[in-house]
Amino acid sequence: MIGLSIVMKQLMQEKRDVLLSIFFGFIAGIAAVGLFTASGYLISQAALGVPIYALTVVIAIVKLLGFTRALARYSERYFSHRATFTMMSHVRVQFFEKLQHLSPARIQRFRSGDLLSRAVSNVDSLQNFFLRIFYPPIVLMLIFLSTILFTLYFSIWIAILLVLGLLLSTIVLPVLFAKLAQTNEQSVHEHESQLSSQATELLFGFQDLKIHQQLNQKLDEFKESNEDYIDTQAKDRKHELINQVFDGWVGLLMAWAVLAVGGWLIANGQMEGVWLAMFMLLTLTVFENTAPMAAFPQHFNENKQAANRVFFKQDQTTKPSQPLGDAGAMEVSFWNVHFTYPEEQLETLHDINLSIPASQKTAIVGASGSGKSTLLQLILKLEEPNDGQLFINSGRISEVEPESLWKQTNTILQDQHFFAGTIRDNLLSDANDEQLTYALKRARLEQFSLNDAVYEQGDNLSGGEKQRLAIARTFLRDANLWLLDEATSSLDHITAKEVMNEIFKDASNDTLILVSHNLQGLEQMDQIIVMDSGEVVEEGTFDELMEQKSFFYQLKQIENDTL
Ligand SMILES: Nc1ncnc2c1ncn2[C@@H]1O[C@H](COP(=O)(O)OP(=O)(O)OP(=O)(O)O)[C@@H](O)[C@H]1O
Repeated sequence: MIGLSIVMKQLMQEKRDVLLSIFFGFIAGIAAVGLFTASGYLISQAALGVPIYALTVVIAIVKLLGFTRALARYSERYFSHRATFTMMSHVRVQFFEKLQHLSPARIQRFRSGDLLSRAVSNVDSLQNFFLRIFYPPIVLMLIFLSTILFTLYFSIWIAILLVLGLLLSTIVLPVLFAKLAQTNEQSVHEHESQLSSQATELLFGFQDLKIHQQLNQKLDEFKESNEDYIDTQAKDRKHELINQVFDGWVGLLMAWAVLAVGGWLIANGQMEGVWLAMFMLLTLTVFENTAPMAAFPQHFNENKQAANRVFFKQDQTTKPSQPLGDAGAMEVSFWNVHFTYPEEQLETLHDINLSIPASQKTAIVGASGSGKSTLLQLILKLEEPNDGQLFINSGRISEVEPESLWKQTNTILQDQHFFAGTIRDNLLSDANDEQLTYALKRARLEQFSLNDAVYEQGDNLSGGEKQRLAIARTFLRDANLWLLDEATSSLDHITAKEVMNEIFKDASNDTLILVSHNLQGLEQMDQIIVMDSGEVVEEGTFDELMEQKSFFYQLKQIENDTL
């Protein structure tokens, strides 16, 4: 219910429209009841041969009520939809604000299709919250209350019948059908999220699936999920329709009951015959208003689930943090750091103790999967250690505001994202064209112009071009800490060397951490850290490590042998 209470809060920002919708909804409903009640009376009087001039007032009332009903219905729709769309815009903004405050690592744990389904379909289904859940029951109760009070003046028995009918159609039937439909409703959103995730994976992985001849199998799985989704939706709709049919029957049943009780009252002289047609039409009309209650349980459950998916629980507590300030060249250290990825059993980093001095150039090397990139994730606060502490310039990283840290960091991770647009858009900088072109030149991308197109995910760029575009981004930033994870792994030796020289020129006074498989050119580094199976196994300068003839030396020998 937490999700729905947030939606409710958003709705309450539109109190005026909410109250006007209820007011006009009530006027439209009660005008309809009045219109048919007066018509019933008119028909009976006309049948009894009362001259037309004696009925002028009633005829005028019927006309007035018809006009009032139309006007009030229009106003009700206008205000209720205005309240809904304004509420929806608040909900959308809040959803994206929630995402904005998540760490990038936490966002990546969502499947992209699932996130899409939350952002579009779940948010959209919340438009029913006001239109079908919140105000129809209030309007219904007001209309019934007024009608029952009016009926009481004529007959307590007919009033009792109306109360019984009201209980039957608004409580007994919806509760009964809600119980029957419960198991199905649970899975509509789950199926939708699964389908959306499969669709995005099919699109992103289309080429690989084709090459590996797995496309048909994936398409079959997709079709199966699609059929399951349609099936659950159909079941859901069927429950709603059956409920509506039963609800309609209650109205008819009540009209018959009123006819029978009215006949009995007239026979016993407790009511005048002229009122009978009036109560018949009154009953039929007032029960028309219960129709939205048929779908109430479905909409309520659907909205509860949608709201919980939109306003999902944030399992990370945001700790108070301070901006980093202009920290200059940064010293980074790890004290007894242990780390395990969420939902993993095995520890990824064990008892890491490291010092990366300010302004120095440090290389982190080691076998694939030894935990090198994970060290960078911790420095960037994309993940948090389970035990131990990381420090920047002797302040705890855990107390540093992540945005201020990222602002002072020049980062190239293994996976960079490229957006559909132009090279200019993908440089992610406000610098002028001259500066942008110079950055491209330094990254050895002079063959591109700023207006050249980039496809979604950089699909029209080679691996090396993507890396150089990411490097060009760093030349446009003014940051003191460089974190480079295999930044030139797709470049040929000569280009890699040229680009690294440009990076070293920019980073001459900065702290630079380079993660690499490649053991070439490490002589120029101030420090080399060797990782193995989540542990630091060696550290020192190139010459020191070569002299020790231990782990690094052996790696170097293997590399020399394979070159
Ligand atoms: N998001 C993640 N969730 C769970 N486990 C992960 C995640 N990222 C990495 N791992 C695991 O953590 C371990 C260390 O990974 P990491 O990427 O830090 O290694 P690496 O030394 O940088 O490897 P490589 O040189 O291949 O990039 C690996 O066993 C990997 O499977």
